[in-house]
Amino acid sequence: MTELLTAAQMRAVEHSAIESGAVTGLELMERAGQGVVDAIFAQWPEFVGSADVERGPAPAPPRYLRPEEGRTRRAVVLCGPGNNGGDGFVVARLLREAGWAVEVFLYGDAEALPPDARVNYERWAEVGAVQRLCFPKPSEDDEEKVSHLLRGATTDVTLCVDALFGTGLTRPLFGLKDFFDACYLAYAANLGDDGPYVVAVDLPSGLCADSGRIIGDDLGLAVGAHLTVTFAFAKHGHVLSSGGVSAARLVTVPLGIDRSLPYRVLHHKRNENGTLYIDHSTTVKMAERQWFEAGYVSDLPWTSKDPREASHKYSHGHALILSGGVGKGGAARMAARGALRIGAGAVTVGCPPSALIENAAQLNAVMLRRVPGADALSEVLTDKRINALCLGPGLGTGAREADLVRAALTAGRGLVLDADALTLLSQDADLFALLHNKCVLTPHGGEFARLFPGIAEKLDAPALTGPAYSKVDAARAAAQQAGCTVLFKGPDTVIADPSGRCSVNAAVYDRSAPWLATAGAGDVLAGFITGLMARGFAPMHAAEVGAWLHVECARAFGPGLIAEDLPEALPGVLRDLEK
Ligand SMILES: NC(=O)C1=CN([C@@H]2O[C@H](COP(=O)(O)OP(=O)(O)OC[C@H]3O[C@@H](n4cnc5c(N)ncnc54)[C@H](O)[C@@H]3O)[C@@H](O)[C@H]2O)[C@@H](O)CC1
Ligand SMILES: [K+]
Repeated sequence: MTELLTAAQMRAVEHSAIESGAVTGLELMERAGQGVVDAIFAQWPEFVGSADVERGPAPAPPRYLRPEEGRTRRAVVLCGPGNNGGDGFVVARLLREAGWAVEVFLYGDAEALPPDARVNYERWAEVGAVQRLCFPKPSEDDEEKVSHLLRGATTDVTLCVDALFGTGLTRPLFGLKDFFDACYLAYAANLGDDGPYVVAVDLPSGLCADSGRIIGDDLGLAVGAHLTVTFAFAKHGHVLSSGGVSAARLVTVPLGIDRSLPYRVLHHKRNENGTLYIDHSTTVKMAERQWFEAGYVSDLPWTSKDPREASHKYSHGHALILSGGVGKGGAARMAARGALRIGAGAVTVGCPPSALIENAAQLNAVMLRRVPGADALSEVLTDKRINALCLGPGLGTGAREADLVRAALTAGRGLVLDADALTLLSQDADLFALLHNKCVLTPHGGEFARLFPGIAEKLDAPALTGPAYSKVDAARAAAQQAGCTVLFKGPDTVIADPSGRCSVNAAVYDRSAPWLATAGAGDVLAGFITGLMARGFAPMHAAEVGAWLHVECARAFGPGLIAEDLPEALPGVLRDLEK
């Protein structure tokens, strides 16, 4: 699990590190610039050894500083008016020391640069020129000059470093549209050897660090970088919304800030009276492999070596998945298989009598019950061993199904509500009011908008200023409104509970699995979560682990995946985790 920060949290971490006397702002900026240069050379080893034709190598340089081949590579560094620009001046200086020919542009007023950025501007100015771009509105000439440098075939620039704006962007960028278009084209076309690589310092400029949305997204700006290098912690905006597709790769370089320090800063805040209080709601986590390595393995059901725990199938819970009528049972059957594979001791599909034969023909390890309506469901639920339910996949949206959802909600058990059940909830305020803290809602964007129209409207409104309203904000508000866990799907799946706890299961960068967008994948996810709840996982934890494993299964299978493959990929994923 990786901690994701907001821009304000990152500033607090930085201030606290500086105030503690452990490091100066200038040192942090130097480390940031050095981190960017290191990441560039790690990403493109072929850049290693560019010759410094004018100056010769520095004394005892690292490997990439040594001259090779006698070639000079060319870089363009675009520096903005704040500390992101300051990082850019450091990168420019270090690239020059590594033998690169570097052109530096300043979009801002040198006299108004913040102190550390100003120092690095001056350090650069001692060795190189700075070309000014009209600020705040670049001239047409400026736009043409900058974007020309990026047009692959017509330039010998190898690298474009975007140090215009980072976490401080709060207003739309009205100028430099041509530049952004050129950056995006270079990125999208992956021009490689024919054109410049774009490296974003901290964030691709234009992106809101908190929401991952492009500030002023109605301006038609698109941002893109081959590599983003961020500092100390990834930010929400790196994985949410456009942020997750704004760069091919994200590298986080440590700044040497003690990890214990940020945690104290993160969780302790002062209110207006200056009183210190603990703010748990500031923790946002991104699920990834380290999550399990960091201790969650002991929570997973499959790792138990205790023979008493494995003694009886019902000690591993019993999940009930309700299916729709004849010809509509596929979704529930896939959810049931997911629940069984993920470790529920027993799984039963409940269906209308007319669908019994169809289901019986297709189910083996999964059991089958007649559930004609709500009364029958209440009768089935007198069996207290049934501890988790799933309603929605292929269920239908008629009066019978609304009654089933009501009966399931009043039973007070672990309950995953997906697909048709979400439609029913959005149509009936009384039903919505029955939601309780053992429920998990799993809406995609359309379902979310029907369930939470006011919240969706805020999320869909153009992001005109930063920090913009984010999917994290939306999921948290929805969880509070519903009084239960909400898993808001997407490549940036956000999971929140009413306490404000929030996780992002980001299937982006090297964890992306676009083939997961396939019919029925959501049904399997609902089944995974239900199975985990049957095993005794709390709703939030079940949603987090289920979503994480869902993506891992898709990644393990690869392209060509169909929903049925997901439960079958699970044993391999679990085996790998145990290794
Ligand atoms: N927080 C940290 O620990 C560190 C931060 N560093 C760098 O500092 C950056 C943040 O620096 P700043 O806070 O100075 O912010 P930026 O450099 O991102 O932005 C500079 C300033 O531009 C102004 N601005 C915002 N939107 C604008 C617009 N549309 N047009 C014109 N001006 C606009 C704002 O007043 C903002 O403060 C980070 O992204 C990172 O690159 C690094 O130097 C190392 C350490
Ligand atoms: K940037």
